[in-house]
Amino acid sequence: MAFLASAWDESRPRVSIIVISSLVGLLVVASIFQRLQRWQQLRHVPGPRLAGFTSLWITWRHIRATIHEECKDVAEKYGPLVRIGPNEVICTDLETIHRICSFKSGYRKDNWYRIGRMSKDQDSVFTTLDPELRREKKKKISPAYAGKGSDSFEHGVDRGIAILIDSIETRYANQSIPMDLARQVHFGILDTLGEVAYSKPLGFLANNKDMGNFLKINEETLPFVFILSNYVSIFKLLHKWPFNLLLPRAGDQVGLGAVMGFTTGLIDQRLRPGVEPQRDILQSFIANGLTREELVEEVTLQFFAGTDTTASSITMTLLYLLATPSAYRKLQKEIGDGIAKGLVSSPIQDVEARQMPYLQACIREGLRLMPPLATGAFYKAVPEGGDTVCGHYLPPGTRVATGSMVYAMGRSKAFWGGDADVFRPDRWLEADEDRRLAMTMTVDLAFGHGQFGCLGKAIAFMELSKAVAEILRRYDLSIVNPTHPLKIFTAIAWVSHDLWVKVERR
Ligand code: HEM
Repeated sequence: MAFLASAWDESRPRVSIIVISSLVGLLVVASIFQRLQRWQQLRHVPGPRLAGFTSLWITWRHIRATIHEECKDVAEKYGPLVRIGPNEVICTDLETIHRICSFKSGYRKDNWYRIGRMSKDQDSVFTTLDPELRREKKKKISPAYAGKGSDSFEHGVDRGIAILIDSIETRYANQSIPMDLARQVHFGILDTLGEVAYSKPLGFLANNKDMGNFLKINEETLPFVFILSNYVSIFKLLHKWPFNLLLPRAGDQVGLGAVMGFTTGLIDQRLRPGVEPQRDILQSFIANGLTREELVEEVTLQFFAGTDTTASSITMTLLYLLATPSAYRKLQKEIGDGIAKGLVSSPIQDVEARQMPYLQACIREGLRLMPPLATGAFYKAVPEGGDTVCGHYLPPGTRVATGSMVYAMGRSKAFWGGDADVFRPDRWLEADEDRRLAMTMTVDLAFGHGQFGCLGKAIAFMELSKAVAEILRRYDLSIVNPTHPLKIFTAIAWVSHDLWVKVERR
């Protein structure tokens, strides 16, 4: 018996090795089988071969921050529907995207949107996936974005842009020190959001600094979020201990947490009994029954959705104008003529700005070339029963990107012509009405569309028109460092800084 027992002991390690190796082997075979099955489901959709087998094709392009360029290249090479991942496609056909995003399409937000979730149990409108819950939420928050219950966005935007102009005027105009245009505009847009949403600037321009390192931390975090957005399950982990300690929370001294602390303070102040109601977005949310937790999520969302985006579109439009002196002068002339004829007030009114064809052309041309969220996927999931897209059947659950293709569509030579990469606002004036409508609809995909469309689009256009017009009517800007005009990268949104300019009064 003793002999048998020792023989058993000796063979035990070998048995364990055999069991473990068999299990690993089984897992490898199962994974290969699963990959083959996934590859098989979309094998009829054209695209780079490697992309069909592994999401590393996309991840690598996120690491290099070139996904927008690559999507443009594959769209040119393979046509309007391209497979860019095992379960991911992009579509560059305008009509099809409109259909997918329409209210009755049956498409829904994919799990990808979970990357924007800040708290464990509370969703904002952006991270709510269930269509019924989204409808309920939108009923409560859309009136605020439509300006109902507010005095007018315009007063808030005017106050915010006035602070921006005041900062430029007192700190940089005709001074020897240059101004970081990208940072000034970003500070200005953060303060403008404060004015529009809570009737209070956030103090970025008053202090002329990145309060609580909000922008710095945001810029350092975005590339990680961008890369990890391909692995949404990791974001679920983030809400579990100890990873949740990494998430921003109201009360932090720095970063988004510091801003959340500020806005949570404002929310609590407003919710106190007997406090005089204001006429702004926050008050409208409260009036429509949002709970405190919902308010915190929606308000935090505005910082992601409404500041990097608008600031980058203003900065990029101004940069393109600086690089195109004929367009710069033409826009200044349109503004000057408007002032002389009494058609442009001070500050310029939204209704006046909308009547200025060259200003509007410059803004859309800037959005066309540098859509602010050029590298965000914004996947929508194909509904039950599947769908036929551009002649190819897509099984239910296939992820159709409705964001990563806007850069490709904005620069398509087939649609825009040989000078698609050139900032040429005149193309908008030369186009007939039908053509201009098609151009507008293409560029406006930068805001999403239909049931998924941006709720802040009207505010964004107002901020864009006013900021560009108010700066150009007063100042001549010139780039300080023409060989390296700015530092810029993309990680869902464009992030830019160190755009140094000299500011001279006109
Ligand atoms: C140029 C500026 C802007 C651009 C390009 C932009 C673009 C977008 C895009 C692409 C989406 C997602 C669409 C989708 O899911 O398919 C979105 C959603 C959203 N945006 Fe904007 N945005 C801008 C400015 C703003 C501003 C100023 C605000 C508010 C102050 C705002 C508030 C929102 C909200 C609340 C959502 C979520 C809508 C929903 O999930 O139903 N955005 N935006």
